[in-house]
Amino acid sequence: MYLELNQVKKSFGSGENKTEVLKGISCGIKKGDICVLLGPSGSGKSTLLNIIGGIENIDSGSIRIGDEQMESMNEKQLAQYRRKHLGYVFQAYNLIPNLTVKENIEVGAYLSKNPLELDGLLKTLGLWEHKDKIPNQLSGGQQQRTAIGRALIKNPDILLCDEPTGALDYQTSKEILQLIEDVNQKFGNTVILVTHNDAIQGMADQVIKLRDGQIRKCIYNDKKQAVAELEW
Ligand SMILES: Nc1ncnc2c1ncn2[C@@H]1O[C@H](COP(=O)(O)OP(=O)(O)OP(=O)(O)O)[C@@H](O)[C@H]1O
Repeated sequence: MYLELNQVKKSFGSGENKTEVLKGISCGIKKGDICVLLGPSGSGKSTLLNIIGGIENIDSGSIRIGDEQMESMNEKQLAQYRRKHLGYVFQAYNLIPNLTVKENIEVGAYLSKNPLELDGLLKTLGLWEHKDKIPNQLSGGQQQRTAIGRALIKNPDILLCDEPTGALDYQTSKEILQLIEDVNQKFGNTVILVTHNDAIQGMADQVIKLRDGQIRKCIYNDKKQAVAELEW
């Protein structure tokens, strides 16, 4: 396994207000796989993603990525880990409003040792003809493509996507999922995708279902569907 979590626990608050959000999560994710994380609201999906993303600390347990142990990293090492391994795509695209599409994506290449070539990426993303527009001149789908481009340009080992289609209509959601499938095949990034949408699990190599901070099911898909076949 490329990414391995062992008995990961996390709570928020203290004393009477303490809530245990992750109650001992153990799972592994293979390099290059698409892993879909499903579960009801409040089950801990985003918290788990933020932990893998090095944004939240854990209370106990361990996380290994490649041959590095995350829980023993200090702030500086964590920052390096994020820079080296991770691309993050949020539901709210978080683009910089006064920068063009091209510039927003370039921001993601900052400090990367082996960034992807920008023009080629703009074409893969279907953004070539929009590259000089600023975010408020774009549709939601184009903004999300830009956000994915910003996460991808540094060619991260792991692409973390938190509800990347949550704010998009059916057709645009499918285009974005198609793009995620294409880049996974083209660049071999490991993808971890959080969603409420059950249908999206069809495109996954691995599906992890959370409930109340625990893994309810972990399934490997032997009949993985192409995004084009997904319907909801
Ligand atoms: N920083 C925080 N401080 C306190 N509680 C938090 C914090 N972050 C998350 N929580 C709580 O942890 C629980 C799990 O939240 P999380 O966002 O991980 O769930 P989720 O499965 O991603 O939900 P959703 O699908 O609604 O986004 C929730 O009850 C939430 O209120």
